[in-house]
Amino acid sequence: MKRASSFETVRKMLGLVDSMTGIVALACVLGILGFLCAIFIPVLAVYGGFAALGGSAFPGVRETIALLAVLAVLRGVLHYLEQLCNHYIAFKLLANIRDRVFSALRRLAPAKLAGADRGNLVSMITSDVELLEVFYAHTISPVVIAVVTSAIMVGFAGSIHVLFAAVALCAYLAVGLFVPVWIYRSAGDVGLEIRTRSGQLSGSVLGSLRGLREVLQFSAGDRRIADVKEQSDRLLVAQRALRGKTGAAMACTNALILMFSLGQLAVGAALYGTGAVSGEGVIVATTALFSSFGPVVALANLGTTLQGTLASGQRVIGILEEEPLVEENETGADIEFDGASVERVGFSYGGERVLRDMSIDIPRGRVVGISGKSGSGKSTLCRLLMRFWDVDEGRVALSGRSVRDIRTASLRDAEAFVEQDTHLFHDSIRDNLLIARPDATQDQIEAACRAASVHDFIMSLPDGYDTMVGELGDTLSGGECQRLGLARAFLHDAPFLLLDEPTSNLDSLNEAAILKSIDEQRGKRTVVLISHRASTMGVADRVVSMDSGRVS
Ligand SMILES: Nc1ncnc2c1ncn2[C@@H]1O[C@H](COP(=O)(O)OP(=O)(O)OP(=O)(O)O)[C@@H](O)[C@H]1O
Repeated sequence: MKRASSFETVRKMLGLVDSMTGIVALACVLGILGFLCAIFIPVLAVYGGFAALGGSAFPGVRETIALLAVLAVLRGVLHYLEQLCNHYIAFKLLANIRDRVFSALRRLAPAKLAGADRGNLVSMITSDVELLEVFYAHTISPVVIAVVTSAIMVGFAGSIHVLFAAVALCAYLAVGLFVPVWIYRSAGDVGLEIRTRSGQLSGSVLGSLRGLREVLQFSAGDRRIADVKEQSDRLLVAQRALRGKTGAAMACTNALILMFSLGQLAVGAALYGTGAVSGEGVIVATTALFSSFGPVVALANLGTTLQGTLASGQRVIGILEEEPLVEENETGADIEFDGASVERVGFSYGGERVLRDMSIDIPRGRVVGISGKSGSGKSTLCRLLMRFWDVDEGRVALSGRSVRDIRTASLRDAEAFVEQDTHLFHDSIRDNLLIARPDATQDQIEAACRAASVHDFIMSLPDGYDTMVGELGDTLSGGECQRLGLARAFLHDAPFLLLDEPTSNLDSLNEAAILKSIDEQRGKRTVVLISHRASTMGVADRVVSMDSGRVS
């Protein structure tokens, strides 16, 4: 996927917050007022102390105590409201970004996602998107709050003496700008590395889970564990490096705060010596500086978190901006299915040619068998008929119209494709079937399952149609999964059925039942039937043999 520069990434991430400018501004105003309350509590206490000693006319002791109480309550309320705004922004945006990511994945599927590292995708959808919360809730408004609050405090220090303003300005720049930039630079690509490594680790664990049977069969457990351990160690090294930087940033920040506060006191003492400021001015200026680092300290840690946040932002934006290989057609024609044709089609995945000059006529109501050696492009042909990919040359047509010109939803309604592997969701059998037709009645579900010769099996399960299918579908046998896939296709009730090796995992009894169902479709539905089995091909009206990408 594409990678944008950090600056570009921030610009694009800010672009996503456009619709929420009002509430972001409100969060900033609340944050600034909250911090000012917090800062002026000790400052006011100093004034009150001087008033009690009789050194200051304003404010009086009583007024000071009342004001302190008001500021304390206000501080709490403002902070709460600011957090409320920030979390509203963050969660609204996260929901919005998740929605965009899922839409993007839908647009990219399946052509751009074939072969994609699924663990990495999972990690992107979950932790990357979550990490963006840091950007929206803890980056945008803190930056604005730090800049404005610091500017106000520089002005306040300046109202006592310009040198106090100069020290305050240097202090804020050092803590809020130089420390984060230094850490950001010295952390290098650790943030990106952590994101990438954690994605790889998820991929590896997910791969091991998916291939659990193979791992056990070939006693590859130790190797897989060693592999996961190695990846996890590498991730740990990167995380440690980042923690080291975070620790350094904190130590540096605390040292700078103390140094500048003492500096302010020293400058005050010198000014007091020359009579330029009063004793009260010195204490107030020093207290104001010491208590006003809150907003810039919030930025000090950005140097370390920003790396990870930007890395996540880059990955998420990369997906959002990825161009699909096949553009969905939303405005094209709706079709009544009336046969399909493959006309002088040439196709390659990337560089490797799979089909050349291929033509097949699939008349309505017929069962067309497709045979050919492994890798000759039979499944590819079905994917082109589904328009999962677009052809390079020639044309694939349904009802005389190129599939490119047909509205994609209408095309998918007309077709039901049963691939070699049926994916079952971690859900009940009923819900797994309803995906093909959400409004189907129990009778329709059962009819589809009878046609796919799986009804009796389902009824033999403890909870019948409500039985839960295990994660990854591995509580069912290959043949059961395959028959459930077929039942889905029958339930979808599309006029054009594409069946890729529908009987490869079945015993001859179940094969015969399925073939009988396919035979019953003749005249009602059009079927493309891919199979290596001569017994299965017996049901076809016509068999097309494909070899090296050509019909023979
Ligand atoms: N997504 C993909 N990206 C790149 N190459 C692919 C992809 N899918 C399939 N291929 C390649 O295209 C060729 C044809 O694959 P296809 O699955 O269409 O063959 P097939 O005739 O259905 O094989 P089989 O009978 O083994 O299922 C193979 O060489 C395969 O490696």
